[in-house]
Amino acid sequence: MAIEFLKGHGTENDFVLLPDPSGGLELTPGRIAALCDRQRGLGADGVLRVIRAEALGIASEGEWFMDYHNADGSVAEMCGNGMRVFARYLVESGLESGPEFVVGSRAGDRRVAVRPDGSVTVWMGPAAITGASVAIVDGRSFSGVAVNVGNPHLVSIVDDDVAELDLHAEPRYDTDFFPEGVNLEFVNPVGEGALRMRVHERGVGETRSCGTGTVAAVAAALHLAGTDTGESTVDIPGGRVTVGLQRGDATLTGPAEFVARGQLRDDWWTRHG
Ligand SMILES: N[C@@H](CCC[C@H](N)C(=O)O)C(=O)O
Repeated sequence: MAIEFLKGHGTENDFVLLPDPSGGLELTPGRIAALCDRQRGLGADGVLRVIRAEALGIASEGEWFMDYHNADGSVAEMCGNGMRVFARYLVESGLESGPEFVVGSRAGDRRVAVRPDGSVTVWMGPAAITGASVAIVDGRSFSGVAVNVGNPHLVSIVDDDVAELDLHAEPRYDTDFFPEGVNLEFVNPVGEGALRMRVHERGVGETRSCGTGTVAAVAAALHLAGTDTGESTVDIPGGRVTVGLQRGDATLTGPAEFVARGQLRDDWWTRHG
C-alpha cells in the first residue's frame, strides 16, 4: 500500500499532509512524531490528515475534516496556518471547487476562501479573552493575556525586542491555569495596526509562525486597548499575515504553499507503527 504525502507550509509553519479520505491509515503518535522529525522523517511542525468528517463520525457542514496533530504526536483543536494549507490542497486536488467552503476541525467548522494567488482567508471564530497569567523566560516574568482561539494561548506584549528572547526551552507557565498546556506568544507593537511576534507552540517548540497565535496576539493587543474590533498585520519569522477582529470574531489571511509530493516507503511506515 503506497501512502501519498504532500509537504507544505503557511508562513513557514510546515506540515505533512496525508490524504486519507476514508480513514484507512493507522496514524499513531509514534508515526506522527517520526514523520515530523527533521532527521529520521520528512520534518514538519505538524501533520494534517485529509479525511471525510463522516469517516470520523463528526458532524460538520463541510465534507472534509482537518485532522491536525502536533509534531510530538499530540492532538490540538485548531491550526490556523494548517487550515490555509489544507484549504488550498482541497481546491488544487479538485476535492472542493472553491473559492469558499467549510472545513471541519476539532474547534468546530471553519469557513475558508482560497484565492487564485494562493492566499487563503480563514474565518477563525471567536477569540475569547479568558483571563491573565504569566510566562517565565530565562527566569524573567512576563505578564500575559490568556486567549482561547479554539486552542489555548498566552500573549505577552513585551518591551524587550522579541528577537532577543531565548525561546529554545519551553517558557514556564501556570499549569493550574493551563492544565492542557498552552501556546506562548511574545509580541512587540511596531506601529498602528502592526505587530511583530515570536511563538513557542505547545507540542512543537518554537515555530516560525502560528496562525491561531497571531489571532490571539491581535485579540490581546486590542483587548489591552479596550476594544474587540480592529485589524493588524502580524510579522512572524516566517512572513506576514493579516488578522481582522469584528466584535471578537476573527479572520486570518495569509499564504499557503506546497513544496513537494511523494510516497512514503511501506517498510518505513511499518517500522514506525
Ligand atoms: N501552528 C498552529 C497551531 C497548532 C496547534 C498548537 N501547537 C496547539 O497545540 O494548540 C497554528 O497555525 O495555529
